[in-house]
Amino acid sequence: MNEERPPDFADLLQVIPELHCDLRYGGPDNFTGAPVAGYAQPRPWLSKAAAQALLPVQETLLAMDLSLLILDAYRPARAVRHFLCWAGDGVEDAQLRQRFHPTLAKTELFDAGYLAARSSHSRGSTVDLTLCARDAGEDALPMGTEFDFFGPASWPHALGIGLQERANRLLLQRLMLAHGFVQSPLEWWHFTLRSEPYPGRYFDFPLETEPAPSA
Ligand SMILES: C[C@@H](N)C(=O)N[C@H](C)C(=O)O
Ligand SMILES: [Zn+2]
Repeated sequence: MNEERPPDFADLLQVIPELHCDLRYGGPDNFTGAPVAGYAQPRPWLSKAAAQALLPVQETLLAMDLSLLILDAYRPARAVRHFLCWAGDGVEDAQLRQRFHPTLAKTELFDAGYLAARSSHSRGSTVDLTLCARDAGEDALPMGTEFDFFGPASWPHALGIGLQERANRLLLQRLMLAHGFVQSPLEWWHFTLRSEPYPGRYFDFPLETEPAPSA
């Protein structure tokens, strides 16, 4: 039987105005090349505390005609197990490797820290996100690498990316840090709420939409 979603989780699309979302693990456009377990009905769930902390970030961005673009939020533990199986399946797809982790074999991604065997995403207060124009659909602002590029160019303060890309990273970082998040030292897109409500819990409820209220 599936674990219940705690009542103090919120669907970001319901609480954050004009939010853009492109939950990559729900389809094939991600580093595994396939939809990920637990993402059959992808929705951006987070603890209400993390959702509330994102609100002023979005309000500041909207005033600049920008928006947050959510790439991943709460991640069920079964998705993390899926990543572990993928990394250990003995098959290396050359195109996916070239695109997402050219300098590391997929078997090395956990030890290198780009993937976690117990992910903070499963605690419900970690989010992968970037910036886009307010009315831009899902076209992200340039950040110097794409989401889930596993290499030094994705470290938040990497040198060797363009000025505009650095400015975009800094804007995202400054807003998120100012509103209570800490950033991964390896991934410019990955932020965790400092005062997360479930620091020791790793949830495994699958993503799904809220059932329609009965008439
Ligand atoms: C896979 C990537 N988006 C990510 O979130 N990596 C961290 C380390 C994680 O798996 O928790
Ligand atoms: Zn992440």
